[in-house]
Amino acid sequence: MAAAASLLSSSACTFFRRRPSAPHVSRSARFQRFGKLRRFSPAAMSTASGLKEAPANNPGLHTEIDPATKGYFMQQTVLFVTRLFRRMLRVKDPKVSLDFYSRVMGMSLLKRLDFAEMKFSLYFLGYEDVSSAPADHIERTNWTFRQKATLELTHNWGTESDSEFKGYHNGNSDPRGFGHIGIAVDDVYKACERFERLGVEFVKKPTDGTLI
Ligand SMILES: C[C@@H](O)C(=O)SC[C@H](NC(=O)CC[C@H](N)C(=O)O)C(=O)NCC(=O)O
Ligand SMILES: [Zn+2]
Repeated sequence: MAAAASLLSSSACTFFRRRPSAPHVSRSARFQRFGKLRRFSPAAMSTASGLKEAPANNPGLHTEIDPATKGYFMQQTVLFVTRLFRRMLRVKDPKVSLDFYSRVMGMSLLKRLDFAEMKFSLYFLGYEDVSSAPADHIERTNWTFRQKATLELTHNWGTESDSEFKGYHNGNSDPRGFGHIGIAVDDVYKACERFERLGVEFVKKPTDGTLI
């Protein structure tokens, strides 16, 4: 029986919630914005050397998926977009986050999009078998956007080395906007014992009584 284990907050995860001061951008405006981005940012589809999603191009990414994570799947995602379940988190350092989501959570990098003009990159992660993903960038992007549940990490270039930038609000302190993402596992106690062995910092363990 799969038990959803709420995602553990760790130094790798920088959960965010919309800043109260941030202007609300409607979903259609966001997609128009992304459409414009995609039109004049061939860099999003280009590749420096070989497959953009290759580990050599993504420090922190592990592609040897730990057999202990076999059977994990994205079960609770908060945002419902055009029949796809996608969750976008802004992250301070993609190297740290890719390491967490691949080595600890067993996810694969489905697609990376770079927007040099706007100085940000998007990393789409999930539990799909990427060995069957198309090699062509446009086809791989379309393949990625057809997957049922993906985690989209947004990296605004430079945050990883900005000593002034302390990271995005992670929802673990008031005012708590962001809550969690649920990853379904076969045995939540076994999964958490492994997370503990891997040094993951827990916000709440399954044995810590009621929900926060
Ligand atoms: C590809 C598609 O899934 C997107 O969501 S792109 C949406 C777009 N993202 C950005 O502009 C990333 C960089 C920006 N500085 C940021 O941190 O968001 C966007 O509309 N983002 C705003 C949002 O609230 O999602
Ligand atoms: Zn998105």
